[in-house]
Amino acid sequence: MTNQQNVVVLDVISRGVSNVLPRSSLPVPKSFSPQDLKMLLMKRLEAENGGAKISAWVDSMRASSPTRIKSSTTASLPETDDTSSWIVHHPSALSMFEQIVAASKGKQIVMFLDYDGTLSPIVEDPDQAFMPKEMRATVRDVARYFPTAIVTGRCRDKVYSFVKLAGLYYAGSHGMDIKGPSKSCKYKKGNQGVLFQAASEFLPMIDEVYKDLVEKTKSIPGTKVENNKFCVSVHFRCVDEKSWAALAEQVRSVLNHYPKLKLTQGRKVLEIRPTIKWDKGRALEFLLESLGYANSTNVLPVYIGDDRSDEDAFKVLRERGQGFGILVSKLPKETNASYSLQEPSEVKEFLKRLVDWKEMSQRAAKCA
Ligand SMILES: O=P(O)(O)OC[C@H]1O[C@H](O[C@H]2O[C@H](CO)[C@@H](O)[C@H](O)[C@H]2O)[C@H](O)[C@@H](O)[C@@H]1O
Repeated sequence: MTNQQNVVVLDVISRGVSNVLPRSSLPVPKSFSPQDLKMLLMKRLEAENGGAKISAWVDSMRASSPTRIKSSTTASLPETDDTSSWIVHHPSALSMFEQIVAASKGKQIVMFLDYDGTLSPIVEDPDQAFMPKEMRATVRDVARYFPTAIVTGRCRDKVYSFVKLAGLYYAGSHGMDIKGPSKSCKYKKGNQGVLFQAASEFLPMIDEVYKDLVEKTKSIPGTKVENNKFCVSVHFRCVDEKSWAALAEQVRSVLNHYPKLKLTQGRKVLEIRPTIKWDKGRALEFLLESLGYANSTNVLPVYIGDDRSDEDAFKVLRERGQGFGILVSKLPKETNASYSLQEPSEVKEFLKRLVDWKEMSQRAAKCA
């Protein structure tokens, strides 16, 4: 049976029946009864739907490394015009630094940081995505002045083993696993010991799916399956593009047995997650509430991230009309973020400037 619920969340619309499962591959009985005919039609429909889905998945996998902006309003413009028009709408957070700090006047900045592609550069092996020392020192300084959370698709323990800073909030598994600072920190306003797991009942299911996926994809060279506790990542960064359809087919064959799971996509990664209404945006709201800023106007949340899952948080900030999203990207992309930064080194520069500005304004306040 195909499963209609776990339809992939993609920005690509299915192009129709794919060639992945050709019609000729379906058995045709020599003489057939009305029942045979019905069964044959059912099977054909099933195969065609599955094929269309795989085709859409592969399209989306290709689109996960865009080389140009995808927007109906600008699609016909030459690349350079795309870029300059995009920059006008999403200026660099470095060039807009003065405006950003001016907006924080009288407000508490709360900092939300994605991990991969934001604090650490994208690398081929997810287990080697270490955070540079200088970035760690900068994040430590940021957390001295502003409540700071790492919000990631990774398993919480895994990201902690990379970041290694005790004074931060950590929201792992796309925000489904949240924990407060393990050492005392000065933000006493809210609930410091916060621990929230939005999808705990999915733990055994995710474990099972992880094992199935490892087994089903082991014959596709370069595939890496990562257990992120409340979600699973299937990496295809090192898989030959010719095998992407085969990989998508294997993932689909597993997912078909789990109507309560859905598929989303990140940078060269397929992500399997519970269908619950929880994402990085909800995690941001939960953390603001835990910090005591639920309905406060005295807060300026700043969220920095590079991936599709970060858009959920950018969207929440837009809807609240509060704070800023900053997209880390070298290329123009459709985004709900207000500002942009090109790469992790610029993120570090932005965070450093924020710390310097805070130190200076505190010194100035003491002298006054
Ligand atoms: O929310 P994030 O912290 O950005 O996590 C999203 C995924 O990040 C990781 O994968 C990405 O980074 C890898 C290391 O640079 C790279 O090899 C991969 O291609 C990227 O997709 C992480 O491994 C995934 O589990 C996260 O879902």
